[in-house]
Amino acid sequence: MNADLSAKSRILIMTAVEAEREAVLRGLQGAVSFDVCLAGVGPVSAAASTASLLAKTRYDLVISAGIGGGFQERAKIGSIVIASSIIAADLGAEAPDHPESFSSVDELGFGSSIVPVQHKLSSCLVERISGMEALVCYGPVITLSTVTGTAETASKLARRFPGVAAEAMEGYGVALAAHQLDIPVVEIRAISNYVGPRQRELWKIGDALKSLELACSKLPELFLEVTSS
Ligand SMILES: O=C(O)c1cccc(C(=O)CC[C@H]2O[C@@H](n3cnc4c(=O)[nH]cnc43)[C@H](O)[C@@H]2O)c1
Repeated sequence: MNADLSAKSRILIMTAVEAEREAVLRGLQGAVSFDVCLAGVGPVSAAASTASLLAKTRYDLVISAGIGGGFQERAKIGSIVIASSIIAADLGAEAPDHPESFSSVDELGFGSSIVPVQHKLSSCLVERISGMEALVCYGPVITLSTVTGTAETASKLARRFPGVAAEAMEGYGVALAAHQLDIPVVEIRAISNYVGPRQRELWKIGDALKSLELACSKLPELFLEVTSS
């Protein structure tokens, strides 16, 4: 596998909040090639924080990691989603005449709402995690500034993004900052809740943080394998 990483490579992992950062650090167990930093909540904060870090330090891979909402048919609570693409789901315009009532920035001609991921690393990570205690799914992950809170919005999103596995609030921001500097990107989401009617009291944050730790425990050996092959 050649992911253009070497033993000297540095990896930046961005999480929204401190509890996620701590879970990632527990998983990494002191591995030296990784920096884990706070992005803040939402794509704007995430893009600004990531761009500012990338302006100061050279990184070879950027990972957006944290908890997220799972689409019921694709990702169960406590499972892990590795993004196959990172999509800004609410970047565009409401469009009453459009079949989905929404035109993306792509359709409007203002850029791309999709950031590609480093597929080889992402799929190797899926392989590493599968067979462990947690379930893992490889699928599109959408980024929104507003957490979905109704069944209607969840259905609309599932229709607009076939196969969508998870939603969160930072992936696209982190990914765009990295992509603009040609740095490859991976997104890891551990599922704390289902996308749909808002029931914050049912979020299983503790379970999701354990899964996030588990997923991140695979990163040092994956990184070693990549750099020694
Ligand atoms: O309250 C806590 O202890 C706690 C610990 C860790 C993380 C949190 C968060 O609330 C993190 C917010 C973060 O989570 C993502 N997220 C989670 N579920 C969803 C969702 O259904 N839709 C969108 N985003 C979701 C998101 O990336 C937030 O930044 C609390």
